[in-house]
Amino acid sequence: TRTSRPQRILKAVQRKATVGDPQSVITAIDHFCRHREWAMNVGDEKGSILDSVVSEVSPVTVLELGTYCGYSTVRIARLLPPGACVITLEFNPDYAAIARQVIKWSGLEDKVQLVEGASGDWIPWMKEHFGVQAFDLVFLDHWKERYLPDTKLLEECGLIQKGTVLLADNVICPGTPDYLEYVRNSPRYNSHYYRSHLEYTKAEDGLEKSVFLGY
Ligand SMILES: O=C(NC/C=C/[C@H]1O[C@@H](n2cnc3cncnc32)[C@H](O)[C@@H]1O)c1cc([N+](=O)[O-])cc(O)c1O
Ligand SMILES: [Mg+2]
Repeated sequence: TRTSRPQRILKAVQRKATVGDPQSVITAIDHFCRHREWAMNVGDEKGSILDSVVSEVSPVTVLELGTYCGYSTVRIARLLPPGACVITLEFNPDYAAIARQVIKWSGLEDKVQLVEGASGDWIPWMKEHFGVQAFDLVFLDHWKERYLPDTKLLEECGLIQKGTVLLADNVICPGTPDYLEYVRNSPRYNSHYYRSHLEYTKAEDGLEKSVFLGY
């Protein structure tokens, strides 16, 4: 049978990127997705905004929801100082297997903890299993109807504390209306919309950054 798109993305990385060079991995995926096959990576334009938020927050512990091929995992991990790490959740075993290889090719495996499983199942175990007190940054890029329930679950589990930054992809396209309404109307979040474009296209999309103000 034909290879899968994630397998073709990994092949593009192995052909075009240099082992141990995260930027070359990012460039290889963006080139493949812009000129060969579109894929739902956050991409270079929104990726630059992601980079600026990671640099601004300089997080010690990051949670990423929805690894897919590991493109944004590599973007985030490459900016983390020694001792900081990103825990990324992915429930599709095929995608997780590809992402592990992409992360390994970039040489960032020491800064990444890829957990195979569903966010709803794993979030309640984060403190116990990973010794996480609270996340400094959460990047939401998984199923769009999971953004709100998982945010509420993170709050209930005490994994979002004063100063935690939530950064959500696709708040316009495909759109996350219930999540957006929640963070924009809640007195406990300070929200800002970074207008951009859907990866590799001219359609509007953007990232929503929401800072938790505490209870
Ligand atoms: O649908 C989109 N993203 C969904 C991403 C889903 C990814 O997160 C995982 N996942 C899902 N719930 C999970 C729960 N727990 C763990 N992994 C999970 C899925 O196995 C997949 O790897 C999307 C779509 C477009 N688009 O233009 O159509 C553009 C984008 O940027 C997108 O992010
Ligand atoms: Mg996305």
